[in-house]
Amino acid sequence: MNMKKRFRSDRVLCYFQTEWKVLLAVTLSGLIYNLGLLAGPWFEGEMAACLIDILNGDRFFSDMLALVLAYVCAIGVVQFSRYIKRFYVRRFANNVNRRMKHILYGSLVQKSRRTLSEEGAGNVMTKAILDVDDCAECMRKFTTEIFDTGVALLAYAAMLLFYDWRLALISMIFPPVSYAIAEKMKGIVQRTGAAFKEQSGVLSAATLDRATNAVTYRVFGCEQERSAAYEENLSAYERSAVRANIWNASLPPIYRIISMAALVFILYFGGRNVLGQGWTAWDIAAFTTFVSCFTRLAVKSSSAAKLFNAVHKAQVSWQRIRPLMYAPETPGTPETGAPASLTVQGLGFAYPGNETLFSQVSFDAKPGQFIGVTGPVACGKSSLGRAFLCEYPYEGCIRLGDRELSEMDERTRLGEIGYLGHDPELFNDTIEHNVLMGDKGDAWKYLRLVCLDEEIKKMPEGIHTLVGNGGVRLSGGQAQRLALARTLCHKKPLLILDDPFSALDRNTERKIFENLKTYAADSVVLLIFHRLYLFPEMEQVIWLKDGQAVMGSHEEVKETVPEYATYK
Ligand SMILES: Nc1ncnc2c1ncn2[C@@H]1O[C@H](COP(=O)(O)OP(=O)(O)OP(=O)(O)O)[C@@H](O)[C@H]1O
Repeated sequence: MNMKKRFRSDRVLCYFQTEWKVLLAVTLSGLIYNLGLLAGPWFEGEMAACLIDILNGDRFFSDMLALVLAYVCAIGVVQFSRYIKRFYVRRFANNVNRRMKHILYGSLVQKSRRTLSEEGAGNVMTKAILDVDDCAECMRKFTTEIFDTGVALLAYAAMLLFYDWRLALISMIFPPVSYAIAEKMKGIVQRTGAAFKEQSGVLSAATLDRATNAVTYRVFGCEQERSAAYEENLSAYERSAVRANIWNASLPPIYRIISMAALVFILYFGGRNVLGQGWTAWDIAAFTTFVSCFTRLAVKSSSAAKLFNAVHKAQVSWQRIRPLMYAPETPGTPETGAPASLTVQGLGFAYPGNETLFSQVSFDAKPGQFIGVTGPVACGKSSLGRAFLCEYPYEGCIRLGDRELSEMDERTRLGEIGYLGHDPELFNDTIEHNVLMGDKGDAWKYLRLVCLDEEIKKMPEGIHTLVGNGGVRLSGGQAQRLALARTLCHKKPLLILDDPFSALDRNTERKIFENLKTYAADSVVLLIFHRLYLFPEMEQVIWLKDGQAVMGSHEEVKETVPEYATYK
């Protein structure tokens, strides 16, 4: 079954379909508003004629009052329906924005760590916030302009043709010129927009780095240097923002001036019409109506050109977020696999473009067996653990039961492997939620396994204590054990624990190890470790150094590798 329901870019219209109720409200209020707009020029023409009558008549005050009242009422109705229409258009845009972000976040959380880290936090943040905002804003403008511009433009054009078709044709040459120019300027608007988005991503990453490492920079006295580097990013961001905004903001007035240029002809030929020397005989009301109608048409058509700019800008954003705009089916919790033996044969690994880190690692392990992995710093211990996550291709084979890991689909693999890396990856929620991760169950059981229960009982909020982003409100050892409790709460047939006790004292470490042996009796556990005093209790040991792997029992490796024997 196809796990992903592809979000088709050629079906942006589906948003319009799903928001049909809001759009119905937009249509109704838009129609009233447009009727008001269309009646506007005629009304103004008639008012101009009335004004002349009033100035020549003898009931100046009462007639003037009636005229002003009629004008205020007409404006009131039009503006009220405009307000209602705008309200619903905004609501439509907000709903679309929320849905797009929901889809985008949904697909982001399913990306591998590797993809996310390659993309960079800043770029991900820009996509998730700015790019979605630009797309939703374009849809808002588009919806607004369909009513404000599309309908009105047609009606104004019809009115102009009705009053004097020759003059109407001359005047209407100008607005399309502004569209053509807008289309020509598309390239530069898109280029500067894309550069701005990229710079915005760089600045977000720099801001994140500054906030996360603020203390380190202060302690090492490199605040000034970092501030200067940040200032550089800020200046580059400002420059790209100015460039993008100049093209965005300076073009619409030019489009308007071009559209309005036809007024010169209207004043000349319209004046001749009023004097009875032109193509059609006009009174002053017809002249005012024509001028007013054309002015509105020109304003509206420059709005259409402005809309082109917004569309070009949104196209850039859409290209950036398009790969993320699919709606993954709610995956739920992956089904935990049954206990199974692990067979590793001739395993080798290299990061793309780098030399082989290790090769020819072979061992077998049954459920309940512990494999200790050790070796000098940077020999590839963590990389050996991560090879099981299949983020990068490996050589040889890793079989769990009779299935090759790299051939499993990702969801199945998630149900087979539990991984705890160096970073505890705690999120800003309660201790309980950090353990259960949305599952139901008794978090205390797992906190007891990792010897954290007593400390938590002493906290004023107990298990409901908020741990802060990344667990900043916990000590290093507490954060490490909380992350281990979470891994154990979601136990899998293969558990990879990368240095899970590095921040603990020996006593606690031993207690947890004993608990682990009992609790994980039906899992294969790969324990990456620096200190060796627990290794005699492991079923097998892997010693890594200089790309070579030595495997066997603790005693066997001790005999083969003198350096291993000297490890404490
Ligand atoms: N994502 C990566 N891309 C490229 N090289 C990497 C990557 N991660 C690690 N390395 C390199 O692989 C080598 C082994 O790193 P690894 O983290 O596996 O070592 P380790 O034995 O776990 O180290 P330590 O004992 O310090 O925890 C290092 O030289 C490191 O620079």
